[in-house]
Amino acid sequence: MIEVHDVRKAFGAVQALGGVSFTARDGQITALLGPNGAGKTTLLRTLVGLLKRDHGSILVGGVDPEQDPMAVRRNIGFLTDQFGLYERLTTREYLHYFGELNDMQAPALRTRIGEVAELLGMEDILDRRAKGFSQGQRIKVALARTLLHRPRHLLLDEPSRGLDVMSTRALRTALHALREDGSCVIMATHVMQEVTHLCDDVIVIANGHTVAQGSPDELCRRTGIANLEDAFVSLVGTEEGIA
Ligand SMILES: Nc1ncnc2c1ncn2[C@@H]1O[C@H](COP(=O)(O)OP(=O)(O)OP(=O)(O)O)[C@@H](O)[C@H]1O
Repeated sequence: MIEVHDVRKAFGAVQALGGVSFTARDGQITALLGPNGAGKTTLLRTLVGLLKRDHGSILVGGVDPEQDPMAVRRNIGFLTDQFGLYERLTTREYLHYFGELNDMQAPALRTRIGEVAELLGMEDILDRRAKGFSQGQRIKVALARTLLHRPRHLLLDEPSRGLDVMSTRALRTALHALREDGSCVIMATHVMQEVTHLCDDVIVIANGHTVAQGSPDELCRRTGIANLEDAFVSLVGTEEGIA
């Protein structure tokens, strides 16, 4: 579970987060919805402990990332918009390297690499070097790295961007499996269809503030609007950032 209370973060004069509060539960996929510049990436980076908050509290599985960053990192997988692949390594070598960094032992690591490759439908690129990989192939490798150490908490920053239909379906299947396993998944996205089909809960943020939290149905009911995209526009008061 991830519990966030009144988190604020400024970059100089820019108040990126002005008061964000929510709870993301285990066994659920929680969407993080907000217009461009709303503070989604800043929030995710703060949850992992890559950014220091100015105010408020954060607990990831009961642990404050600022108090015990290593404990939180062992328990969290973060897919950022910077994939950080090593062009000269094959996917298998790359995953092996990150598995070892996470203290995974060789036999278990080999098996796990096979599992994530199957889960994400990426067996064809396991023994290719990353140089020349397409956007979709890059995101799959980054996602495989994120899932490798079976983190209890997963933070995904727009995971489906650049993925083709088959890869999007593979991602959806992977996320369903993680939910079944009891993982706590937070996914920032602009794709309303993805939210409707995949997410149990939605956090809406605008201008660095939480403006609503609830299931897609609850948000529609609360706004009196049948369609989630229109309900979102009504909640944030702008049409910016919708795909
Ligand atoms: N390192 C930084 N220095 C200065 N301002 C920053 C920095 N990082 C983020 N910001 C600002 O904080 C605000 C929130 O940005 P953030 O990237 O968190 O938004 P977002 O919701 O992820 O947007 P998008 O949907 O466009 O990716 C923006 O005004 C952004 O310009």
